[in-house]
Amino acid sequence: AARSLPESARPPQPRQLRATMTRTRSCKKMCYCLLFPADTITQRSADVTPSCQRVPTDGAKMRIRKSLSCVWPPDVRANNGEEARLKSPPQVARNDTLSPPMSNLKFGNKKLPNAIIVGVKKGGTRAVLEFIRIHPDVRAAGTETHFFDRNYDRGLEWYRALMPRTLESQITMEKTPSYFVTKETPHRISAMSRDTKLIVVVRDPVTRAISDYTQTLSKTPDLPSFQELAFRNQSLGVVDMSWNAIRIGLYVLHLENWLRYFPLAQIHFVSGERLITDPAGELARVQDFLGLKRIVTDKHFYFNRTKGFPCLKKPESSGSPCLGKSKGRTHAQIDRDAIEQLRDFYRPYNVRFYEMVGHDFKWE
Ligand SMILES: Nc1ncnc2c1ncn2[C@@H]1O[C@H](COP(=O)(O)OS(=O)(=O)O)[C@@H](OP(=O)(O)O)[C@H]1O
Repeated sequence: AARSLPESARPPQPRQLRATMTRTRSCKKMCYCLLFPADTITQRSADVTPSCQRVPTDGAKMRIRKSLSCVWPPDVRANNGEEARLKSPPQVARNDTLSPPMSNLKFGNKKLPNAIIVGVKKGGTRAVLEFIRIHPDVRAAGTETHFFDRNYDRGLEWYRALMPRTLESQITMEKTPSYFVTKETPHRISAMSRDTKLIVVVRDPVTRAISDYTQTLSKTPDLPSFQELAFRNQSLGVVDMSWNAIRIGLYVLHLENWLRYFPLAQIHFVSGERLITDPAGELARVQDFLGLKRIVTDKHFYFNRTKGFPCLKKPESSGSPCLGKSKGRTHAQIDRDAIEQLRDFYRPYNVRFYEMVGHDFKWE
């Protein structure tokens, strides 16, 4: 009976079904590849593999974006395509309906960042960047660019070239923690764009100083003791404010400099402590601040007991779900008196900082 029907009215035959499914799968693979090229995470190569290149024509953009909305599978949305981004790039199947050939496509443009994590060193800046970049509307430079402090003379085009390609709807981000304490940086960022959104991850300045010292010690084993560096005269309780590990923690002083160029509403403060105890809560506030839909939620995290930190739920194949060994080191042992003296030293600065930002971080 089927033979007597016109071809279009017949139920699909097994071979036709297989062909349709293969085409759909090929289309999906191609789209992941286009949206999440290899440079998103690794920065190892400046661009995607030849089989996944993209073209910056508006026509191509529109075509891909339209097709994405119909093929994006919920399971990949849930992990934001990390799997697709981190696996070796899928092969693009031959598809005669696409013109120009997909092998010539370069997709999206490199934009100057809309949002920058400007500090603070050892506050938890890497965690915030890695957590927010799983959002599908965020793409980020993986390494610290140090443009506004060390590389400013290279010019904005040099800086732009370091950024990942983004769609019109996506936010470009970078993080360089030393910006927060560099005098020239606020002015330079506002010269790039006064609309730049700024994120500062702050942490108890005493713990931050010890973390900073621990990191330096890991690279310089013959470093003087923490106390020797932190105090001009420990018995008199005179702190050496010129030591960087101490100076960085004077948040209120650095913030005053930023407020000469940016309104407070354009600066979002993440609590480094809560980032560990409630990463989803902190990320919800970051997403709100960036005007993003709350897509990164508690479903994306698990608490890794061995590491003692929240880590991302990611497929095994996509690399370590936790940040590297340089995050979460065991801190150098510092005697309690020194810690108490530093708490007394920082207290008035912390109080002024709480007042300025309108939030008590409870570093007591
Ligand atoms: N999820 C998760 N995993 C690992 N580490 C986490 C996490 N969340 C916050 N932190 C804290 O981040 C601290 C390192 O901060 P930064 O990334 O800003 O360091 S750096 O300035 O880029 O070197 C790091 O400091 P240390 O513990 O002193 O190593 C951590 O306390």
